[in-house]
Amino acid sequence: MSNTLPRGAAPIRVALLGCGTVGTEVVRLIEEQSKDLTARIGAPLEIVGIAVRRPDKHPDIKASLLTTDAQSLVDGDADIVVEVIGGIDPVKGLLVDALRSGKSVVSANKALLAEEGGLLHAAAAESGADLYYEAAVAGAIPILRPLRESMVGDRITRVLGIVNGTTNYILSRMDETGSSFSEALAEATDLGYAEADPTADVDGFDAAAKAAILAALAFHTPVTTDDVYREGISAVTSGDFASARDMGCTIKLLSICERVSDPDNPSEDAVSARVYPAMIPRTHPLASVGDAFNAVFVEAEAAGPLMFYGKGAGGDPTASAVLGDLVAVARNKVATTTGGGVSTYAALPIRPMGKTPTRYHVSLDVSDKAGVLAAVATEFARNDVSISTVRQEGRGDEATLVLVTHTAADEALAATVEQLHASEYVRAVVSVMRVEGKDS
Ligand SMILES: NC(=O)c1ccc[n+]([C@@H]2O[C@H](COP(=O)([O-])OP(=O)(O)OC[C@H]3O[C@@H](n4cnc5c(N)ncnc54)[C@H](O)[C@@H]3O)[C@@H](O)[C@H]2O)c1
Ligand SMILES: N[C@@H](CCO)C(=O)O
Ligand code: NA
Repeated sequence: MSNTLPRGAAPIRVALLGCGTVGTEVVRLIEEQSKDLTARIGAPLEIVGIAVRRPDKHPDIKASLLTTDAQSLVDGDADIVVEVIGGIDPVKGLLVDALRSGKSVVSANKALLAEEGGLLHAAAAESGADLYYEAAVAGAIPILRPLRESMVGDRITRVLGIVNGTTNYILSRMDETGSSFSEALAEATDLGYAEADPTADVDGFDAAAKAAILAALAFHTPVTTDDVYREGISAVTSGDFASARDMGCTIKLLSICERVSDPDNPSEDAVSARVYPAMIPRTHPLASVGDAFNAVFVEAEAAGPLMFYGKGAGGDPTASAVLGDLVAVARNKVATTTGGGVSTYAALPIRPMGKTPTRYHVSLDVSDKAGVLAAVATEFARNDVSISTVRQEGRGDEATLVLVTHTAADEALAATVEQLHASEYVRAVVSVMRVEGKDS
């Protein structure tokens, strides 16, 4: 095999928008691996400009490359725009302009892709540009291109992910040490996992944006963040973990994307996309994903189950995914082709959370007297929810009832819990948590 470098190949001109945690590492990798990247692409990469907010904060970068005017780079003569600023505005306008002018785009921006992926893909298709964003979901883990390319011949039925490192760290610590949510959050903040305002992570917004991107690619359907049902982890207690342990489970914040039946037309498919903390059996491959790691479990009809695991955040790991996309797009430029867009031809309806089948684990403090079990069971039956297991632990006049249901529509389970709150037999609803996994 020849290892001759291309002679005289025109450089691929790269404009970088943003140079923070991820951007700094992108610049470093492009510089340090320049020779190898040239050989892999068939042409050298040349950074022609870097848009930053404060040029004085980047003393290591050649001053002539720095600008505070990102629009000037988008309007200039770059071949590829790499965006690592984040957020919706002004990035949305910048990337639409870049794509419409035929520049290919590589982005790490999950918030933007989850909200405006349709607009950006349409702009890319119009001008024949590439749009790749592997870093936007699960950082370094290759998951978007596997869904978009490697698995595009298969029929994906389910994508189940731990795609937020901060919350996985918090839940893992609560499980391992018995600490409370706020103690574990403080630890995550000290270690630099959680940001000063941890809302996007803790309340599940970040995981919901990633779920929207995963569902859109897996099911060839437009899915935006608003289509994703979302609950965060701030209400998870050490009592919930104790209940989970008793069931042989742990608790993870799951991003669940499923091909389900359409409640209005059961012979047709629909998409369910949802994010919430759930009990998951310790035997499940996702249960052992600890620390701030991410993992995505994919089920497809022909392939069967597949597991993707690795670092979902951090400058280096995220830059690795950005570079992977950059090389792919640059190769396409050299070959004067594109990698192909994404199809949303299936346009499946989104199944609302209330109609989505789930299972609940419910733990209740009750008075230990005759008739309690029957009264509680009646509340479940009233909503047509079938009970799978029930366990009672007596404590003098008081007792704890632990019930696990069979699968039922989420709205029926939620209504049951509401009625239990109001029941004269129930002293307190101690813990309510969805249980992931097939009905037993
Ligand atoms: N940090 C991670 O671990 C990680 C992981 C996966 C994805 N991402 C995504 O990567 C992107 C970048 O994240 P980050 O952690 O590097 O953020 P960051 O805040 O460290 O960097 C963003 C940079 O963009 C600059 N910026 C803001 N507005 C600008 C503008 N108008 N023009 C020029 N520069 C501007 C900021 O000054 C900052 O330096 C985000 O979309 C984020 O969601 C980050
Ligand atoms: N805040 C995100 C960063 C990666 O997208 C996380 O904790 O996973
Ligand atoms: Na990724």
